[in-house]
Amino acid sequence: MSDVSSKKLHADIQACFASMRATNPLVHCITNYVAMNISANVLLAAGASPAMVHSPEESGEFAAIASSLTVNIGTLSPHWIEGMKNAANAANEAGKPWVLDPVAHFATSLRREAAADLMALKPTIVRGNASEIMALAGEASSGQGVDAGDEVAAAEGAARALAKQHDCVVAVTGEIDFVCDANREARIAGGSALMSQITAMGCSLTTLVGAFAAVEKDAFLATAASLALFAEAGTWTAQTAKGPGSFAWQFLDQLTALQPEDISADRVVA
Ligand SMILES: Nc1ncnc2c1ncn2[C@@H]1O[C@H](COP(=O)(O)OP(=O)(O)OP(=O)(O)O)[C@@H](O)[C@H]1O
Ligand SMILES: Cc1ncsc1CCO
Ligand SMILES: [Mg+2]
Repeated sequence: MSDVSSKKLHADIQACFASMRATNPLVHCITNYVAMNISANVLLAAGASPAMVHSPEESGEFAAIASSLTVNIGTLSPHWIEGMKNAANAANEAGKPWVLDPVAHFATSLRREAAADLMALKPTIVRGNASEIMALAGEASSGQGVDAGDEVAAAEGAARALAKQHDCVVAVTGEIDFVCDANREARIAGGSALMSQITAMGCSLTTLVGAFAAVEKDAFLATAASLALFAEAGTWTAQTAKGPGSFAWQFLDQLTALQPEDISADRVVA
């Protein structure tokens, strides 16, 4: 990315954060049992309104009301899959953006099929770790359950291929995050290795991507902005946290305290 475009992306990220905070979007989350609490707290701290609504009897109706939808397959059962599909179809019909987090989709046939069916419903954005994104593109990967076993750099080709094939934005997270659509790409730096030691940090980031996508039509920018906010909050939290326990609550405090102008230009790297 050239200096000019990095500068512009950085300015756009700050504006996007300001707009998300000012709007307080309602984010419909269908996420896993592990991630529900931290995701709701992350959304509140960042300036959005979370609602966890997964039942197929109401998920479609709710998706039509919410500003965006996020779907995470972390703890899966057939009843939940039905709720996810109803919500994704309703979001599509209502023209609302939706985000897919294909947690450990390579691990079992139930997950593989659910992820493939959800991809066919055309998510606006897909966010996963390197192993999940590589496997989604049909590449060999070394994921162990929900944890990544591959580097982000190894997943860049897979992300580009998925973005083109499914006409969506793809984000791969890890030490330096990568985001792309069919024509653009960016890398976002910052955060801390402690973030991979706290369960559901990635899942909660996925719900934050939904918050930004609710207010920003350019899904590439919305995704880059959410990655940058997480990276900024993680960078500051790492200066005071003593381990994963204190990191988790101090991270929420940092998310709340950060202002748009605090997102550093160092987050956007070439
Ligand atoms: N080594 C690292 N250095 C800096 N930031 C990191 C590192 N590892 C992960 N992160 C950050 O942690 C957040 C979660 O990303 P990660 O790739 O760990 O998600 P995940 O594997 O899907 O997590 P989970 O499934 O537990 O929710 C992202 O903001 C990412 O940038
Ligand atoms: C630990 C775990 N198991 C299923 S989902 C989840 C949260 C992190 O992806
Ligand atoms: Mg994950």
